[in-house]
Amino acid sequence: MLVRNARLADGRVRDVRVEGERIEAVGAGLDAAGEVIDARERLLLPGAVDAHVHFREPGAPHKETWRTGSRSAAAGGVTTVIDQPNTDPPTTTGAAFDQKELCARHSLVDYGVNGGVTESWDPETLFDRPLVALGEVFLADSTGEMGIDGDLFEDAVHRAVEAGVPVTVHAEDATRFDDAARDAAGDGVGVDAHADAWSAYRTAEAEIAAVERAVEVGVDAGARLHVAHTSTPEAVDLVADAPDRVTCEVTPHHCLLSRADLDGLGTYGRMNPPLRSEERRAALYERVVDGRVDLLATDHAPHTREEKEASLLAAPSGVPGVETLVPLLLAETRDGPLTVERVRDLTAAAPAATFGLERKGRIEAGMDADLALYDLERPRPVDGGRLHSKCGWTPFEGFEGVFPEWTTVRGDRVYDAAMDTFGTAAGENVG
Ligand SMILES: NC(=O)N[C@@H](CC(=O)O)C(=O)O
Ligand SMILES: [Zn+2]
Ligand SMILES: [Zn+2]
Repeated sequence: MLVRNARLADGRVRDVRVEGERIEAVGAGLDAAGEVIDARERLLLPGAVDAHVHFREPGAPHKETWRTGSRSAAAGGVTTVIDQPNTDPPTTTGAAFDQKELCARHSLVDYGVNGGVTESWDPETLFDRPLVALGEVFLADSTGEMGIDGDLFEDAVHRAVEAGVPVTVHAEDATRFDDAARDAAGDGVGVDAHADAWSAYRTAEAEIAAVERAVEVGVDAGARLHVAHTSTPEAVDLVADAPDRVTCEVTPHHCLLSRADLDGLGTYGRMNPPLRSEERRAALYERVVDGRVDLLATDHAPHTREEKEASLLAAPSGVPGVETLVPLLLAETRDGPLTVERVRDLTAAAPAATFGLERKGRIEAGMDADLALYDLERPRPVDGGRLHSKCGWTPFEGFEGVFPEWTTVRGDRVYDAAMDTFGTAAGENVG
């Protein structure tokens, strides 16, 4: 296959020749080999690597399955996902890992599976499996109630270092939550809930203190430590000031939404860590733009509308996002401060490098032919009803998005926007 006249993120127009599953050559005026696709100078990006998704199988297929989650990924230009361990059973033993891998074989995109830590985990059998990372390791309870104490965290970090595996940490310190603020939530349901109470409850200080401590533990142990979903500029700065082997990710929702949006979102805007003040949101986004943030990841955490239609305290935490990651950020390049090259690096090259996925994240000879084509001149409003996650809603309803025309995984067309159709190829484990 030859993709002719593709505009790369740096502005050059080039041909990309694919041989089997790999990119074989990138150049000008390349000879065709088989099928020719004219990109008409539209933007060709490397398939995105979303290092933080919750695809819910095994345990909660009513929220999402590997099939629906991976379709949502493909339709958003994401060609590799890394799944987190708070499923049922939690991915804390070799046997649980194997069970998740069987589910993941229904994925349309490539995938990695992480291992988790609880009091009853089994490091022996777990580290025997091809984990991409240990994590997310929960320092406070979130969906799945896998919060652990500081001693177990230190032990887990040391074991991960011995096994040569990075650690991804969900860093919040529950002793610094403001329980009285949570209890002031009142009894509104769904969009009518007083969701700002969630942000007042899970304080910025709780994240900052936990990140500070986790970085200390990671640095002392010589670990490759990755901080999940940092939501405060202070936490990003702690990571940026640490050695290079400490990295962090930021979600699109913490860049584009703040406490000011919670009036409209209600429980649909409840997630951990929570949305922050408009001031902190702006300072966080600034750090995404200037490079202090290592990578973007979505924390795609689907829950059904029925589950979200509850009081603030009863509704589950989490928002979907895998399909809107690249589209929202590309729309931001049209009139915002981000460049297309920065979006490419934050969504593809950086996560691939951080998690050691050597054939992912770049359009270069020898890399996997994971590609997505975009027309920057044709943004459209995000519509929850047209997205492909099983949950059927989005916190970004009405935001502008630049969605892909098509997506390939290792040379196979997995999504075609013209007909809104998906391929049948099978994703592979990248671990
Ligand atoms: N972010 C969330 O609010 N929820 C996540 C878990 C997590 O990442 O903490 C989920 O699995 O639902
Ligand atoms: Zn988390
Ligand atoms: Zn998560």
